[in-house]
Amino acid sequence: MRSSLLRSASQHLRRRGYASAAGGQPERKVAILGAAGGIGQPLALLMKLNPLVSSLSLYDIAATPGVAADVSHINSPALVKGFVGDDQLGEALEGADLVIIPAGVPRKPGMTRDDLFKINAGIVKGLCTAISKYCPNALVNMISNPVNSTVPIAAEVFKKAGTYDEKKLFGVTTLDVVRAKTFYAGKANVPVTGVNVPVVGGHAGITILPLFSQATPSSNALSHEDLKALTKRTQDGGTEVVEAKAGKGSATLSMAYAGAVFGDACLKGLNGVPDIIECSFVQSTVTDLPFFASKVRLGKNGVEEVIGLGELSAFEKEGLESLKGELMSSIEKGIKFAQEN
Ligand SMILES: NC(=O)C1=CN([C@@H]2O[C@H](COP(=O)(O)OP(=O)(O)OC[C@H]3O[C@@H](n4cnc5c(N)ncnc54)[C@H](O)[C@@H]3O)[C@@H](O)[C@H]2O)C=CC1
Ligand SMILES: O=C([O-])CC(=O)C(=O)O
Repeated sequence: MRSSLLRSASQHLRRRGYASAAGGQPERKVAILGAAGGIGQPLALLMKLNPLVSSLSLYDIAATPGVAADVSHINSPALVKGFVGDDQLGEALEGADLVIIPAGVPRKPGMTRDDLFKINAGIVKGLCTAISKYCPNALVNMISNPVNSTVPIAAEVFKKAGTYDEKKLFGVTTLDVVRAKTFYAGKANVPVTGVNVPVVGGHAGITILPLFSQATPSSNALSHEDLKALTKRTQDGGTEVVEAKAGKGSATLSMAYAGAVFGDACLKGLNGVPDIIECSFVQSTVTDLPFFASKVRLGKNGVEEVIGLGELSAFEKEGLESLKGELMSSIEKGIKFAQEN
C-alpha cells in the first residue's frame, strides 16, 4: 500500500513531468535514519543522486530540516523530505522500500566497535521497533556499529513484533570490500575499477576476512607476506581512519560511498535486475554461525541466495576458524540484549 507521502511524491513528480524515478522504473522510497550525521549527510547526497530513488526521507533526532532543505535543491528526481524527532519517525518510515541506518555514536581512538554497544544497541532497538510498525516489509541496511551485534538485535526486535523476514535484514559490510579492493589494486598494481575481492565473516577486527585468494584479476606478484599485510590492513581499515581523524569520529565519506553502493544494489534487486551480488552480513547457514557475511544474490524480496565461501587458502581457513569465537559472542550479546530489554 502506498503511503500518503509516496502518493504526494508521485503527484509532484508527475507535475514536473517525471513518469517515475527514472522513466519506467518503479517508484522507490528510501529512508535514512541518522541522516544529519557524518555518514548520513553524504549518504543523503548520494541517494539523492540515485535515479532509482523517487522519494528520500531524511530522519534524525536533530538538524534534518536543514540537511533536507539543502539536498532538496539538487535537480535530480528524488523528492526529499526531512523529519526530526520521535513524533515524525512514523511518517518518515511509512511506505519505505529501503531503510538505511547510520544512527548512533562513532568510535574515538582507543575504542573498539564493541565499546559502542552500550549506546547504539538502544538506538537500533528503538528504530527497528518503529520499522516493524511503520514499514515492516522494507529492506533494512544496518550501518550502526557494532554491526556484529546490531544486526542480531534488529532480528530479535522484528521477531518479537512478528515481522522478521531474514531475507530483508542486511549488515552493511561493503566498506570492507571497498577497502580490500583499493588496497589489493594498489599492491598488485592493477586498475582498481576492474578489481573484485569478497570479504566474509563480520565487521570488526579479525572477524573481517578478505578472501584475496579469490580476488580478480588474480595476481602472481603478491607473496604470502603481502597477502598477510593486505589482510591486516583491511581488518584495521576502520581503526586507520579513527586514528587519522584523532577524536573527530570514524569513516564517514568512504562509508557513505559504500552505503550508497549497497543501497543501490538493494534497489536494483527489488526492481528485478538480475545477477546483483554483494557481500553482506545476513542470517546464514554458510558456517555454523547464525549470522555471517558472505556474497549474497539480491532480488525482488531481498536476499535471493546466500552464496557459499568457495575454496579458501590455508591462511584464510585459519582466519575463518579464529574469527568464529569473537563473532559468535558478539551475535549472542546482541540477541541477549534484545531479549532482555
Ligand atoms: N558499517 C560500517 O562499515 C560503518 C559503520 N559506522 C557506524 O555508523 C554509525 C554512525 O557514524 P557517524 O555518522 O560517523 O556518526 P555521527 O555521530 O556523525 O552521526 C550519527 C547520527 O545519528 C543520530 N542519531 C543518534 N540517535 C539517533 C536516533 N535515535 N534516531 C536517529 N538518529 C539518531 C545523531 O543525531 C547523528 O546525527 C556509528 O555507529 C559508526 O560506528 C561507521 C563507519 C563504517
Ligand atoms: O571503524 C569504525 O569504528 C567505523 C567502521 O566500522 C569502519 O570504518 O569500518
